[in-house]
Amino acid sequence: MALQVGIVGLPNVGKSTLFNAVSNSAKAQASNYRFCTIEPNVGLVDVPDTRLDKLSAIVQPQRVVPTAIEFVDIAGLVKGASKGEGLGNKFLANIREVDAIIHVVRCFEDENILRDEGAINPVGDKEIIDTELQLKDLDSVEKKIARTEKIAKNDPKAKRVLDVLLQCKNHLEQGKNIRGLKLEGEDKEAIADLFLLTEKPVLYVANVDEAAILTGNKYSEAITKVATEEGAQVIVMNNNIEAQITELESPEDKELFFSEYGLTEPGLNRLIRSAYQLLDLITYFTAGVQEVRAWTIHQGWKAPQAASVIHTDFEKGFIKAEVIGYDDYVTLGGEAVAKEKGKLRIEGKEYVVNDGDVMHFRFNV
Ligand SMILES: Nc1ncnc2c1ncn2[C@@H]1O[C@H](COP(=O)(O)OP(=O)(O)OP(=O)(O)O)[C@@H](O)[C@H]1O
Ligand SMILES: [Mg+2]
Repeated sequence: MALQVGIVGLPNVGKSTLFNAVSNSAKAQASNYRFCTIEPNVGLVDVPDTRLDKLSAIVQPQRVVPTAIEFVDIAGLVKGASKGEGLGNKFLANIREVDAIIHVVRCFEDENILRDEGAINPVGDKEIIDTELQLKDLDSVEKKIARTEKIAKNDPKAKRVLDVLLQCKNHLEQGKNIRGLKLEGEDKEAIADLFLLTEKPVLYVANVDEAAILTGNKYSEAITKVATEEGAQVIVMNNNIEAQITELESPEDKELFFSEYGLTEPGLNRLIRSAYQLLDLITYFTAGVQEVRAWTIHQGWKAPQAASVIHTDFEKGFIKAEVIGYDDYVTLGGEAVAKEKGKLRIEGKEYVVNDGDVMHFRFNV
């Protein structure tokens, strides 16, 4: 299953517009009234990767298949959502299911577009959302504390879990997000079953108006300052224009359109690549005359696990992998020369796949 990124934010900040911009299949309703979105829209999004073009130019395959991640357009959150306000709990449940969060903040001024919270204030908006997610997490953490306290008296393992939970509670009560704790190993395990909302990795989209596409504006600067302090990335873009670019059919028209705004590529490409990094994902390739294809795996996966995304049989019957590094493949102009120059390696079960590896799996079933 593809990894999921959820788009969250206050009502009317441009979430559905962003979803329409990234999604080449499904179309979400985007309009100027709050709670326009109720059911989440889900769309599969190709991950742009210029390496695929380079490999295809060498191999000349019948088809080229990029890798994809899933975007989910979630309804607008409002103050009090954690207590069921607005469309409340349902949305929080939608967020619980995603692997990472794209948080859209409004950085465009347009008095025609309704706004509940008065003057444009992306930092304040971020705080509203953060608070709701933190309250919900606090709820989950406190429930687990209640369940754990008793057992922790005679069970050192449960005691350790309890300690982590208390640390989380304390952190949340200070208005901080769990991701800031950077829990690892057993500590991370201790809360894994809670799928805490503020633990999920996040990146911000500063949705600016036309004039600020290249330069940003005072709003995007303000949110960038706050996000950077938290170690999060901010992508400055105009969701409306991105959605218009997506509407265009031909690549030439697209290029003409975004270059008119002084952009060298759609903001979406930056966004999708960042989301991919946020999820700690890497790509490996398979390259044959029938198909050149990109595959998504997690950083650190070994060869058999990497093979499993193609087919589970590949993992079960894994014998070995033939691997050519991307740079070798491209500089030497393909498999044949790479082999001749000794750049094709035979790797076993313990091989940790590198980003860009061109792989061929040997297996039996
Ligand atoms: N950068 C922008 N500049 C000007 N208008 C914009 C921009 N981005 C989005 N809009 C407009 O803002 C309105 C709200 O957008 P959208 O429906 O995407 O919001 P939403 O966050 O999905 O709202 P909801 O929470 O109600 O689902 C739309 O009319 C859209 O065209
Ligand atoms: Mg919407």
